Amino acid sequence: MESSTAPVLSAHQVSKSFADKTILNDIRLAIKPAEIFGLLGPSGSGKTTLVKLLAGIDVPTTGEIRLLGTLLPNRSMLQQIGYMAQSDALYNELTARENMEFFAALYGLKGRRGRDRIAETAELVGLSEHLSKKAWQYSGGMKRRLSLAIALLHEPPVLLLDEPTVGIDPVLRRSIWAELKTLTGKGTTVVLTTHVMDEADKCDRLAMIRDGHILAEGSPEALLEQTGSDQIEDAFIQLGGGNS
Ligand SMILES: Nc1ncnc2c1ncn2[C@@H]1O[C@H](COP(=O)(O)OP(=O)(O)OP(=O)(O)O)[C@@H](O)[C@H]1O
Repeated sequence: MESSTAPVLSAHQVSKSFADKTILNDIRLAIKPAEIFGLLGPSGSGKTTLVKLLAGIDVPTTGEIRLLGTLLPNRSMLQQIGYMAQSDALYNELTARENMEFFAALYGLKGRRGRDRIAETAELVGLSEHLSKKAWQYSGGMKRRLSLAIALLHEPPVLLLDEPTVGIDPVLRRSIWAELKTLTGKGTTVVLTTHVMDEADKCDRLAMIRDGHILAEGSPEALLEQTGSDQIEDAFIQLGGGNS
């Protein structure tokens, strides 16, 4: 029988290069069921590239990514993933509701269930009153919220969120974090990227990334203890994440 602690998502000796430039090097990760796992690093450190590999949207140059034991990329695993890209993949000429309906149909959510999920996720991100607006009329923060709602539509067991709270006000940010905690409480696994240190604190575990390398990995508490720091930001700098 498979161990209950088998990783949901794993990276084994993963590297990624574009042309002759190495962007990620020897990435090893084992994301556990129902945890919030944060990829923390400065701009350009490789977080987006790594999330795309973990979502099976791009292919590693070397190494393996496995989702629930299955080698990625694999089309049949798409249903298992809710992916929120950093740049919002929305249809500007459609209303927010039409955007949601489009993705609901793509995920096979039909009829009553589709309508219910659209209502629930729109409520969660505070957009219920704005679903008739066209996406181009949305602010940057509203687009982020709409993209998050779309990623949650089909209740995937694994959520991959690239900077989910950028441009979102503090009150809504808090409610989104509360929802992520609720989802992990129900068994969803969440991987998110952030460069905001106070968000890193809220993750169950973190990988600190700099220049395509994982500098350190562990719970926020363990990383603080390891470095004798009070704050994640200090721990990050001590572990080699500061400006060189
Ligand atoms: N398709 C590509 N071709 C060439 N270089 C790329 C490509 N995609 C990303 N890169 C480079 O890889 C590096 C890491 O980019 P990535 O977007 O993964 O970083 P990031 O940590 O997500 O940064 P940010 O927080 O600013 O989005 C950057 O130097 C970027 O220019």
